Amino acid sequence: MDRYRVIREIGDGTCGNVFRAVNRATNELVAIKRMKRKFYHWEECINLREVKALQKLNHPNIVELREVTMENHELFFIFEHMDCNLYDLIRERHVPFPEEEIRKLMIQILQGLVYMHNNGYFHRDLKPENLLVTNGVVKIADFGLAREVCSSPPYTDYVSTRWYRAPEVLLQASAYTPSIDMWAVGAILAELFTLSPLFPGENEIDQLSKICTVLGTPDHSVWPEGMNLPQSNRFRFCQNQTRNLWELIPNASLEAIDLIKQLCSWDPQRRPTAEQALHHPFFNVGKCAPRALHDNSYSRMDESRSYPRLELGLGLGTESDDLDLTLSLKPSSLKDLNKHVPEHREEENLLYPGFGNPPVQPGLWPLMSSSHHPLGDVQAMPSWHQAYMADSQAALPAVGGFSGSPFGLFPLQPNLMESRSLAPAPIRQVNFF
Ligand SMILES: Nc1ncnc2c1ncn2[C@@H]1O[C@H](COP(=O)(O)OP(=O)(O)OP(=O)(O)O)[C@@H](O)[C@H]1O
Repeated sequence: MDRYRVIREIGDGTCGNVFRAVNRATNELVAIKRMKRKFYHWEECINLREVKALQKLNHPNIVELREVTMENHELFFIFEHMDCNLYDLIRERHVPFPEEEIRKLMIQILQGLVYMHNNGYFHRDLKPENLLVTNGVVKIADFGLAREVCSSPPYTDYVSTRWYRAPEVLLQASAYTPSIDMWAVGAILAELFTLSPLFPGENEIDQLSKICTVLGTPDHSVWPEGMNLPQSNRFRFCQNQTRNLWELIPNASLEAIDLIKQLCSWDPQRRPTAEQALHHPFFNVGKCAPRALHDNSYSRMDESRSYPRLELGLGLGTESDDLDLTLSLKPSSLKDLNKHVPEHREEENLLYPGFGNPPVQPGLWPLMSSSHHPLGDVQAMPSWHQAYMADSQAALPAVGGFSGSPFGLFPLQPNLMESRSLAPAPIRQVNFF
């Protein structure tokens, strides 16, 4: 480790302390994570989940592991250095992020997840602290809990920080899927709008109660499998009506609200995959493309719920030339607002360079009603496998073959991967023992 000069400690996590350091030879900034536990055999190190996952995953939205070194029974990971994490950005912020900025952050998080899930891993501990940011570029970090999709259940060990933990994990499902990452993405998306957590549970029971308070009490129609999970018999779901998310997140567009609702579905099978989420109309707001939320699926949603309405007020003052024009946003029907949403604003490229390959086909987005039933004839995702099959076949050109697993697709963005070396991070064994 003499090759690095430590500047200061920048993180103290469960598994390790993270230091900002400089490579003495190249002057390059790096982040060194020193694992808290001791290691006595090199095999233990290279079998760590974090090492195994990061050696395989190479993507612009996943933090790069440069080196693994062991000295005096201490294990060090050398990472590319990032300026801060999303938690710091949220905490320092006094006014909400503009939605455009949120969109740019979310696109990158989802691109990292598409790549990770398609390559057979799910993260299991997504939270703002694990999303590192430098100059607007987001990278997913901390793969200490990452699991291979094809590894066998039961998954009984500790999973994810409570506030971002999916209900099936809280209710102790023995098997779960990458959709637990999608739940966390929904909670993070909401938090980017409000700057405070959507489900800030104080313990596991309170966590489920907080979720009920927002999403309403689940039942068989909303989440059939959930009613049979081990803890669901013992846990008495508090009886809550579904809250109107727009009231909780008033600064979010209808598209953002719809995406949060779908990501935070009780039923994991009804959550969009990362790939499907990238095709959500939220990512087309401000673009010229026709948007699914403008089609007549919208008019089938419950119009009695209150949504913002643009209202043009014409007031006459006491003086004859005292004409008062006001434009205000008021709760109204969704249909009304729809009429006012500009459809032809200047297009801005929201996607990470190189992302544009799969054509975005917003019309294929399966819209769900507030009760999370599929609308019209569009089938909500029946399973991860079918969802991937359906989505891949419908929305994407043939970029590769299926291996029989939903994650057997070739990566979505081959051009992104080509831009970086595919060689795994060097693993260095220092012979101090
Ligand atoms: N590459 C990096 N560049 C800059 N800061 C980093 C980097 N990696 C980690 N950090 C900082 O260190 C913190 C802890 O890192 P990390 O999450 O990897 O440790 P951990 O022990 O696994 O934490 P956790 O308690 O979340 O499991 C991060 O939240 C981040 O602020």
